[in-house]
Amino acid sequence: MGNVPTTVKHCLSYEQLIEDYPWLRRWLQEDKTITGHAYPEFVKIVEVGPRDGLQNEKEIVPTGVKIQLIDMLSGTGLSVIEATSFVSSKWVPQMADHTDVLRGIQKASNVQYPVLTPNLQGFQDAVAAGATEVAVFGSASETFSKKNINCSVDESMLRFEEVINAAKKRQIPVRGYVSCALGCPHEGHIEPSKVAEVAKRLYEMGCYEISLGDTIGIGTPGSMLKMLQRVMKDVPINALAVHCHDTYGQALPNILTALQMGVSVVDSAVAGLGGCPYARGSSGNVSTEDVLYMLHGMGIETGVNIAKVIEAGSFICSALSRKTNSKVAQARSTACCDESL
Ligand SMILES: CC(C)(COP(=O)([O-])OP(=O)([O-])OC[C@H]1O[C@@H](n2cnc3c(N)ncnc32)[C@H](O)[C@@H]1OP(=O)([O-])[O-])[C@@H](O)C(=O)NCCC(=O)NCCSC(=O)C[C@@](C)(O)CC(=O)[O-]
Repeated sequence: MGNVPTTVKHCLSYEQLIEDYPWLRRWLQEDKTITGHAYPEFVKIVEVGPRDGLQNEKEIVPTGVKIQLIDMLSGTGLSVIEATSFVSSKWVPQMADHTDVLRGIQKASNVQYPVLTPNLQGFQDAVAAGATEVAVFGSASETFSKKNINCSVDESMLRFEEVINAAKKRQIPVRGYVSCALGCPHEGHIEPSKVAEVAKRLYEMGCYEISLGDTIGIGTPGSMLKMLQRVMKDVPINALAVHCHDTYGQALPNILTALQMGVSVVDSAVAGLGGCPYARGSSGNVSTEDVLYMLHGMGIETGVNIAKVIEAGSFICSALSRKTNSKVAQARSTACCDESL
């Protein structure tokens, strides 16, 4: 087949085609396609604004503002709002009021409010404050792991195992993060096999969902595709989420690529707030408003009211004296807004 183009070679082998492009299985079998790709009918949004969005703010945001933001978000239809993190206040002073935030919010019965817990101490404090879901956060990069949580990847797994075992006893669900899934601020390129290894370890330990973080927003649809292809060999696609930062303006195309691969859980932050304190140069998360606009425009349901999210974004931006990073919210505030929002 020396002169046969690669695409034709693939067509000669259906099995090879499916092996190389796993999302095609659904496309070929279900015929629910947009421009040739199968997309999920429903996408769960994990709102990380109150935690990832605010953790990097230099000025301490008043606890009452954080509570009001979460309460506003609770009325938007979001089913998951990451509320805060039980980390050391010496490391991340902005999250020092975790207990007051978690106790102060009006918890809606149809919303989960997970919190970050890097170790058993964080888990115990979180439970004492009323947490009913937690998240552990590991990394595919050794250097980032040391800078972020002061331990190696292997050591972090031991800590997470303690958290997960304690959580299992209380029937508390645990989500897992893998940072630097598309690149590290210190090590640069990260092999997809390393991402897969860490994701698999977290999944096998008992995390019900693994969020793959493009911590510094450096990925492209090309690297997202390769990384997901590798991770999907070890972790079922319905247990994967993507967590994109928008540093290079690639977050939406990266999310679209993940949706084409079958991912149906997307992390995002209201108003595109955010950045990791231990990832210099990382910019905000992809904005929830922009993700919703794209998904709803594709006919994908989320159960979230975009206008109410824009209201919450406007509230937090005025509290922070800041312009929103959401393109949709910016457009909405001009004369040429889309009245259908
Ligand atoms: C993990 C630690 C605590 C280790 O910090 P450490 O200093 O190595 O901890 P240690 O066990 O050696 O203890 C030292 C002191 O910290 C205290 N301590 C120990 N644990 C806790 C705790 N849970 N809460 C409060 N205090 C704690 C402990 O009690 C002790 O206090 P002392 O005796 O000195 O007074 C620290 O490195 C830390 O807090 N790091 C914070 C990292 C962080 O929050 N990073 C941002 C979130 S990750 C992220 O944004 C990425 C993500 C998830 O969004 C996905 C993506 O974008 O890729």
